[in-house]
Amino acid sequence: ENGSAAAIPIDPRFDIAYVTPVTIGTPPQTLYLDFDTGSSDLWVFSSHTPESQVRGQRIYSPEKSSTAKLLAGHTWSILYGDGSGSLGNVYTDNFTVGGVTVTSQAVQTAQQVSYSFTSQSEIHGLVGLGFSTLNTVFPNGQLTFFDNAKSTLDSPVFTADLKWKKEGTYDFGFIDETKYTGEITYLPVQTDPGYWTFTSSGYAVGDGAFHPASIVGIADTGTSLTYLPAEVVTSYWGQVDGAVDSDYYGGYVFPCSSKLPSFTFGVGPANITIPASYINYAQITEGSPVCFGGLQSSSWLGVNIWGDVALKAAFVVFNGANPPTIGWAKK
Ligand SMILES: CSC[C@H](NC(=O)[C@H](Cc1ccccc1)OC(=O)N1CCC(N)CC1)C(=O)N[C@@H](CC1CCCCC1)[C@@H](O)Cn1ccccc1=O
Repeated sequence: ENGSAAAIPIDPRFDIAYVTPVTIGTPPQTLYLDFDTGSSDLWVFSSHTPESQVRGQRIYSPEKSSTAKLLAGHTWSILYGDGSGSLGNVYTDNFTVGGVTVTSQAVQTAQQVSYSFTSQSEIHGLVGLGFSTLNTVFPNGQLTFFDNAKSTLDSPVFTADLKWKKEGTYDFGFIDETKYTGEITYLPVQTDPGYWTFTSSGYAVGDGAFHPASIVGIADTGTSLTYLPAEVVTSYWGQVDGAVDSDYYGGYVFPCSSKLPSFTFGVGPANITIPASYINYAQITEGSPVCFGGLQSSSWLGVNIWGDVALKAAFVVFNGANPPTIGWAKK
């Protein structure tokens, strides 16, 4: 059956990440996890995480769940693009999101987490919604929550309706027509190596001319910003007074008082426009006159990433049919 769950920004000042309530085990233990279409491990802070590495996060205690089963001899270890990471062992247990239950979901319990996770008390773990081929559990890779839930959903889809500085939703199994306007444009997805990879048909800066281009990138709910080819972001920031690509700050920064253009990207014959306000990501530090851009260069990454700055401008359908496709609609 279908389900719907909140996507809650973890910081009211700027959208660094969104968390969603889930319950694990019997009796149910509630944690708030970061749903990440850019990875495929479901891992949680747990009773196996050293106390020195836990700072306010809720934890999952398998020993308190009558339905938890250790997946003997299995371990996992993951490293993310921002250098954060975690590792540990694996249980299976009941896992519920917005009313959708998987009875023996692989839940990866952390025995180590990097400092950036320890310091982020609002994120109690991740739910990977990439393709299961990316799962890091060894020796047998595990299925994602979505892959396990698919057969019980009316339709093998989930949708992301992320919002700017507001609570949005993830829906599972159905497409809510009230959440978007016009038509959904579906694009083919390249599932190798396992991200939701699609090709954008080009871009425009503000109300300037549309530049046709093939921009291969991934739709990634777990990434805060949007990272695009250097020539694209150079032409964008070239329109902003005082914008510079700063080694010191690690990306494009600009005077907070400067006016920003919107950014439009092509999805097939259609397009999505990211409002300027979404690209004024945040002040470098509280009260600073220097602001950090929400559009950054992907040249250091080796992959273009349509992160939350882009995704929250659209209603996005992750269609897990065979073959998978990704749908984009205005809202
Ligand atoms: C461009 S890959 C950088 C990206 N991590 C970010 O976007 C973090 C997110 C964050 C959230 C909460 C607190 C701190 C940081 O935020 C920044 O890095 N920020 C935001 C704040 C800005 N001032 C600086 C830049 C990233 O590794 N995502 C992965 C999932 C993340 C990991 C960290 C925890 C939250 C979920 C993942 O999907 C990225 N992936 C995508 C494809 C392949 C491998 C891979 O690993």
